Amino acid sequence: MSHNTNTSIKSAPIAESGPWAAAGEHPNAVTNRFYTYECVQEIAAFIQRLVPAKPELAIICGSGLGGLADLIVDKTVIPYSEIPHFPRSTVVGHRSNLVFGTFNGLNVVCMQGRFHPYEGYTTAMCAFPVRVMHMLGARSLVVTCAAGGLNKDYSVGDIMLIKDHLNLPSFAGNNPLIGHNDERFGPRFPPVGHAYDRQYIMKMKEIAAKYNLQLREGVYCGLGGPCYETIAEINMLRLLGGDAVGMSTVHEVTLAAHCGFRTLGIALITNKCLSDYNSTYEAVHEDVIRISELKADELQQLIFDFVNVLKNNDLENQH
Ligand SMILES: O=P(O)(O)O[C@@H]1C[C@H](O)[C@@H](CO)O1
Ligand code: HPA
Repeated sequence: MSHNTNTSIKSAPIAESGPWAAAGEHPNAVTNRFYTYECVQEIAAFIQRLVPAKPELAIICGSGLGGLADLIVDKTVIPYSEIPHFPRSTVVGHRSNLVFGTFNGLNVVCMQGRFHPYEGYTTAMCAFPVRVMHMLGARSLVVTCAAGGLNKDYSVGDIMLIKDHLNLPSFAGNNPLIGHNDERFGPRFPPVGHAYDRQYIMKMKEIAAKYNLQLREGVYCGLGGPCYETIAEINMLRLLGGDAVGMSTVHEVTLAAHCGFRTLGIALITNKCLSDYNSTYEAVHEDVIRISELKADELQQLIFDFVNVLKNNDLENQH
């Protein structure tokens, strides 16, 4: 048997066909081959034709928290359906708009509705708009979400600043960065230990103190959903150090850290996590939306005030 020793190993993205394809390719690798740097550029150029002003802050609205976008002034609302290559939000409590304008005097871009893996999107696809918003010019990100309270000291309606996360899908080999890495987005092996900006957390606490509001600070566990957690899973997440659990955020913040955003993560505790086999209580999405809408004004006020910190550049440079 003869071997061809003259073949060169190419570093290009994975082959379209051949043994790799036959063996099955990770869906995120396929997604990332589609959402190339050039594709993100195409989307950004499309948006810039409609909205020339550069956003400085990107905001992602969690379940029932999309009302924040309604407070943006001098708005341009672009439905996701009109943006090339954009997915759609299919979940109750998530609209499907990219909203531009000013919020407390700062140019912002706001995702009024996000994408979740349980809707059938890969984690890479759910998170890629983060790269679009970065390419448009935003360097700060505020990501909000609804979450179940794992920490037994937490109450429904508490606001938790996310200090760190457990990216459970990533443990199972489902990280949004799987596949070819384009260094123009960020490095192959990005550090994520400081994905949630400490200074942003401290500033947000100062802001909350002015309203006599005590914010929680904890670890968010991101799961794939759509099922809420079993009691055994909740017990496991507590043992792992989780304070809140949800079905989003971690893949977005992973891409945000990859491309160099400074991120503030805010989880609204919309329900307690079931931990008693004799209890009849179950988390339901209607309650999640109801509590989010109830607490939306408080959250919006905090983010509104946080914008002053960015406007006044009232921060030391961390990076
Ligand atoms: O988009 P977020 O993370 O705020 O939404 C949470 C997680 C699920 O999508 C849904 C469950 O009720 O709310
Ligand atoms: N579990 C997962 N996701 C959630 C929850 C929860 O209890 N509440 C809101 N989103």
